[in-house]
Amino acid sequence: MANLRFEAIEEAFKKRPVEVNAPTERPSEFYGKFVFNRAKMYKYLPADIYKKLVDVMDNGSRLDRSIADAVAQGMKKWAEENGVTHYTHWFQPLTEGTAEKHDAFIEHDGKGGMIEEFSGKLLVQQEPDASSFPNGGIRNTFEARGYSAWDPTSPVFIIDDTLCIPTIFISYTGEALDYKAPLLKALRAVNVAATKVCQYFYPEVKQVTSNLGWEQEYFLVDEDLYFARPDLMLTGRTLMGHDSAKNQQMDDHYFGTIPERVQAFMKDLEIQALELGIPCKTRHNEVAPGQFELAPIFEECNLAVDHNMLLMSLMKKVAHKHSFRVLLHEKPFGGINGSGKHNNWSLSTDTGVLLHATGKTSIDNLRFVVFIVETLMAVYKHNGLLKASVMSATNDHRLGANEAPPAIISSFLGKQISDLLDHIEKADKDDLFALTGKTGMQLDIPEIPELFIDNTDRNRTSPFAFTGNRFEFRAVGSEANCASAMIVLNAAVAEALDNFANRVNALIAQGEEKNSAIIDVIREDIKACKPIRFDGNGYSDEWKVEAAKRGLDCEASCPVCFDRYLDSDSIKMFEATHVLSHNELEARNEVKWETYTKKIQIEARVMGDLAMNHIIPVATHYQSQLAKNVQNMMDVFGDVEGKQLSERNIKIIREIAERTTLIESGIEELVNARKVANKIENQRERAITYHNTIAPKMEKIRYQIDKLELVVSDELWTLPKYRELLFIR
Ligand SMILES: NC(=O)CC[C@H](N)C(=O)O
Repeated sequence: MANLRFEAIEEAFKKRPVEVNAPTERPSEFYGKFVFNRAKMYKYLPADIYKKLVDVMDNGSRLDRSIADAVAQGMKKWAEENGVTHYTHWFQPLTEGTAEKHDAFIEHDGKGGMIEEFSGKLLVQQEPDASSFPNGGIRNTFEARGYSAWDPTSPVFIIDDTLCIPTIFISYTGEALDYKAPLLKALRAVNVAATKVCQYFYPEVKQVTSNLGWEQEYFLVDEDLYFARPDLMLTGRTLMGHDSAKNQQMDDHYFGTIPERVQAFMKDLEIQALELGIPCKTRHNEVAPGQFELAPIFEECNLAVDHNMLLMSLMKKVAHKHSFRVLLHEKPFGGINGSGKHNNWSLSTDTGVLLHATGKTSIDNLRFVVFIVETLMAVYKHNGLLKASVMSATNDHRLGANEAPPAIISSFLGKQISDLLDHIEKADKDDLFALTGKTGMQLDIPEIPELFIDNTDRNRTSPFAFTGNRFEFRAVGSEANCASAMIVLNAAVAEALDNFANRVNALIAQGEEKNSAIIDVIREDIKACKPIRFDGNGYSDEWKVEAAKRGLDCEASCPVCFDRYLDSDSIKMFEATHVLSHNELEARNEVKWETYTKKIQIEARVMGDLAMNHIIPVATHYQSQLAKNVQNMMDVFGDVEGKQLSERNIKIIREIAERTTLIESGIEELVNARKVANKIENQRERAITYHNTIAPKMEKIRYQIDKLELVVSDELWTLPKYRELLFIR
């Protein structure tokens, strides 16, 4: 019998790095080649149109429909010069991926021929017949239309022969059916609130931008081996597989020499990403064998999210060219590191101040403290919601082990900042101020160094770590759309800042001096948000007990975590910031629960197939070989001695019988549990049932299969093993 596993291994061994022809220009020259960026807008648009469009992009002013036609003409001209024949609205439905439907530029010319046309109307808005996108019941089938509308703040780009136009995606009745629409609203909310707070310190500030620098971790697996693993193909992770004897124990992969085939892939990917305007900066081997990372320079949050979505699809395409498959699943392999997408988040002003960085003056430092503390307030108040924003059936496997943060949100500040906050909290208020001549009140806080020593050694078990001038939200999963976390974080910080400003203003209205009012409120908040601060080991059992005592959200069940979206505090926050309505939140939760169920459902089905079609047949085949051998031994040596000499084989025969019986009965239970769960109408209840009754059964089956892998002859085993998946490249 041909064994696909060995054929795949043989093919994989033959592979050599694919040659990548780098452009002759410098990266700075081909950067953004396929992006309709400002330089191209300037070149292809009439001057007045360019000015109006830049105003929309920079100042969020309303898009004047009358300029759309001229913009479309300019875009089309540029696109055609690059061989483009089609265009598409490119959006981010609630599927974790992107969606596109290509249309050719052609139209009838009225004389029996064709002309190439692209009107402003088509650029600005379309009505995709998108009834098959997750909508949580917002859109009934008889009202299947959705609208996609151009987001001028994210530039259009070319992929192949297609002009891609980033858009939001909303229902006929105006509810968001995507990630971008609420993200833009959250960014607006934080801009307004943070600008207001900034003006206490710097009256000239007009705008605050939210920035995001994501770090994308991923695995690469040889494509032939991948195709021999139906579980990887269908679920993105290995549902079974015994540990490789050597995996990451030696710490020899992290930052090690990049394997040649991988290096070629990275080079190719980076060139294409740079051409699409994604500012790739860092690449390296990650901790697990077969695991790597790519990180760009931070960008404005909305653009960074689009770039991450674009990069993830580009990775898949480029990997295929190099005969790899990229695994974006958060935990493709048990027992070794999973993949995160650490979100480095910061706020900065139009005057160039990073709001979570210290400065030179005492005013800078007061501003620094305010933004740190109000961020902590947001994270504290909405810690359960923030967790819900990164939770998924897939990330569930990653959180809480192997350098991924636990499923309890807390914030690591490091000793210096912690000491600073403690000092401000405890000091006599009068001590905090020293009247110094004309400069008025001066804040006497200990000098804040520009470089934070203890933050260079990052706490990897902290979900939300301060890293010197920004926060790193480490719990975000590798396959997630960053927008999910960024919507919650920005909206929550907007709420906290608003709240802060209202209290400060109330004190000022009572006649208190501004800085004194700020200090009063900040001292109150330092006390209030204390429970979220934790610099210790997030994996320890003591922390779980302590976190519960502090009232932090310790819920570990993914579908139950989604409930936090519908807490009254969350609804209030989303409505006050105009980010999502109650109706939208309910619909989105329906989608989350349904997605959760489907993922586990697919996994359970794949596991059933593999167990029945691969594992049990192979194990029993081996068992028969052994039985035959025992029989032969008895023929040669007689029953008694023959049996004695076959002791080991008999033991294995018995073990195989026991384990296969358990696997079979386990699968039967799994099928029955699914039948029960599938009858439940309520999406939430069904997801919880899948979590409680189906997922644990799969773990038990896996245990038996992995044990069988150890005893069954390697020659017969059909599924590529961990050592092959992780080390052949
Ligand atoms: N080196 C690292 O930062 C490891 C991070 C880890 N892969 C995670 O899941 O988040």
